[in-house]
Formats: sequence, C-alpha cells, structure tokens
Amino acid sequence: MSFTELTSFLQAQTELHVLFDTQYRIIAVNQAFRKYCNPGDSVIGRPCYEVSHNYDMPCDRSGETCPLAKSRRSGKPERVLHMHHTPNGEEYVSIELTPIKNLSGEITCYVEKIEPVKMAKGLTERNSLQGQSSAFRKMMELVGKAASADINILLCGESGTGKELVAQAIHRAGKRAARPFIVVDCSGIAESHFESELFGQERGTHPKTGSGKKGLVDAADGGSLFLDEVGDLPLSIQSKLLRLLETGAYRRFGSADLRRADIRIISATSHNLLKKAGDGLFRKDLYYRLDIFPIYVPALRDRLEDIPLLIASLLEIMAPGRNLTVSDEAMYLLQTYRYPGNVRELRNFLERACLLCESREIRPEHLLIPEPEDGENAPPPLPVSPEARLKQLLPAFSGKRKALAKMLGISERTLYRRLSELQEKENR
Ligand SMILES: Nc1ncnc2c1ncn2[C@@H]1O[C@H](COP(=O)(O)OP(=O)(O)OP(=O)(O)O)[C@@H](O)[C@H]1O
Repeated sequence: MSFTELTSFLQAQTELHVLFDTQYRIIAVNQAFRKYCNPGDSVIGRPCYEVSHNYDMPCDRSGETCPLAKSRRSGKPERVLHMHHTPNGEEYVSIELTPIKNLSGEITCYVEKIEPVKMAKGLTERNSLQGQSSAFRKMMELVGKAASADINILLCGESGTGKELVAQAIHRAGKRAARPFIVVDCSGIAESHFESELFGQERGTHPKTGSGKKGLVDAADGGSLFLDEVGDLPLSIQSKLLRLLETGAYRRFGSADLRRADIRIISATSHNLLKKAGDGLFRKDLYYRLDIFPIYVPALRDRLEDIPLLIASLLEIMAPGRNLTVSDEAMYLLQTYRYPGNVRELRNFLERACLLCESREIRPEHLLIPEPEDGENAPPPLPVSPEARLKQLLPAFSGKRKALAKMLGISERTLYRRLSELQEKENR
C-alpha cells in the first residue's frame, strides 16, 4: 500500500488514527484525531511519547508499556491501555497498534488506533477510578469493552474495592450515560418493602398517603440499575426481576397492569454467587442472566503498587490546598499493609491522618494502622535510599511525574535527574 493510499484509508476512519515511523515520529494523523486532540500542524514530525505523554523518551524507558516496542519485538499488532495527555486532561485510552510491512516483510511504519476510555480520568477528578497496576489495567480493559456493549454486567470483588465506582464508570462510558444511574442497596432494604421500593406501588395501596409511588425500576428507565450485593435479593423478588429481564415488563405492587422499562442491569457481589445458587439461595436462571459479562475488581493487596497514586488522589480530595506529603516511613507502612477493607480502609486511614497531622507531612503516628497479627505478614525492611524509593514508586506514577515529584518531596528537575541516573545505571 502506498503512503497516499494509507493516509486516505486513515482519513476515512471515524476512530482516532495516527501513523508513525519506526523512530516513534508522527507521519500523519486523521481528521478524527485532529478534531479530538486539536493538536495543530506542529504534531507532525514530533515523537509520539512527547505528544501523548509529555515524555522526552519512549514510554518503556519511562516505566510504561510501549505498544511500538512491543510490536517491534512480536512483529504483530499489540493492544495496551495507556494514560494520555489530551485537551480534557489525562485520560485512559485503549490503543491498538498495527505494524505495516513492505513487500520484503520489513516493518516500515505503524498505524495506531486510539479509543478514549471515558471512565477513568486523571489525578484531580473527584470520584474517578485510580490505578495503573497490571491488575487494574486488566480490569479497565474489560470495563471498556463492557461499557460499549450495553449488556448486563456482574462485578465481583471484596467489599471496598470500588465496585460502585466501576459500575458508575461503565454507565458513564456507555450509550445510556445521559440517562439515570440508580443504586439499589440489596442488603439494606427490608424484604417487606423490597417489592414496592423496586417496582413502585399502585395508587390507593400506600399506607400513609394512599397515593401511588414510583419504584427504582421506573426511575432507572432508559438508564442503568446498579444492584449492589445482589446476592441479598429476596427470592420472591428474584423471580420478578427475572421476568423484567426476560420480557422488559413488571407490575407495580398492588397492580395487575404490566408496565415496561428499558434498563441495563449492573450487579455487584462480594460473595460467591454461584455457590449461593448451588445452595438454593439464589435462582440459577437469574444468576446466568446477570452473569453475562463478569468483571473481577481486584483487592487492594493485589495492586499495592497503585497505593501512592490513590494516596495522592485521595489527599487532593480530602485536603485540597494543604499540599500534604507522606513520609517514607508512613508510605512504607501504607504500602505493606494487607487492607482487608480495601480502598475504603485506605481512605479511612488518610481521613484520620488529615485530622491528626498538623504539619505538612503525614508520619506513621498519624496513621493508626493495625499491627500485623502474625510474623509472616510483617513488612520487609524499608528501602531507605532515594534510588530504592524511586524504583518502588515509579510503576504507580508512570505518566505522572509532577505527582511523583510531589510524593517524593523533590522538585521535578531533581526527579528528572534521578530518573536519568537510574536509566544510565540500568543500561550499563
Ligand atoms: N480505584 C479507585 N480509585 C479511587 N477511589 C476508589 C477506588 N476504588 C474505591 N475507591 C473509593 O473507596 C470507597 C469504596 O468504594 P465502593 O463503595 O465503590 O466499593 P464497593 O466495592 O462497592 O464496596 P461494597 O461492596 O462495600 O459496597 C469509595 O470511597 C471509593 O470512592
């Protein structure tokens, strides 16, 4: 394919596309990319890592996965989830990179398709999902796929891992984003009220007012219904929910009239729902209806490298303008704790620390972290050298040098110098 044919093919694509040479330099971008990123002509000839990440070296040398380097090794198309600088701030994007070969089979350039993943934003947005670990990225890839498919999703994961945030993200990134997102806490509604809460109540049957009442299904019409702890749904309600899922129809409590609702169900459970179904506590037919696309939300102890990033983001929300930093010892304790209560527990530690800390630095005495119960869970020794600290924090802060410098209590210039020294050492 000639260069002209290739660029004309890219222009015809509705998704964002970029063409690179083998030296990471941008050769062409399509109209969709220009419209989204508004980069101006200066983007041509510049390296992709500079345009998308403000890096001065390729992503893999800045602690991130580089799809181009990956594809160069494999010779095949590669997919990664990256955080990019865009006019909307930092955004997760899904990247599919395809090598283009000449007649002799040599790679001459690369085509990159970029799809913004709207649900996970950068450091400063309230209530956004934070994470860059491989467990988190794997989950985010599924979240991106689930959002566009408009199917029922089952989120599995321990309490406090962020299932509700993930559900919101799926809703916000899907085609129902402008419609309601309604949360039903299945463990918090008494069985006697469940039916009227969920499906509404007919006029004349309401004990106090005698008037009719809208249910949560009604309220979610056109949008998403989030069933939190779906395993606690009473069996009597399960059959009614199944009918709604199969036929799109339901009846208000006390009424014989069928009503219709167009909803997407996102459910969450912190228990083994299949086991519950095996024990006869959950309808198997409903389980299979809800479990069309399961997503596992990882426990915080399985993504400990995300902790510095989560801390930076949570502190910015809890104590805006205080510019709090975390001492090495405190950070070490926070990065070696096992978190049975997951991100919710981390947030609680930080909330307490914000109250107890009167200076600008959070230290161990502000954290009130429980002691490990057995010797086996005791944390390994604290890495004390600045280089060891940098290595420890780098994976969690890829693409976020400013935040990393702040967390280490050094200037960006010093951070840059230390990163170059580290790079030189590793290349030796
Ligand atoms: N990845 C994340 N980034 C930022 N904050 C998070 C993340 N995950 C969870 N949180 C925060 O942790 C707290 C618990 O999150 P959430 O309520 O979504 O968890 P959950 O898994 O639904 O818990 P439960 O099962 O107990 O309902 C919230 O304050 C949420 O904002």
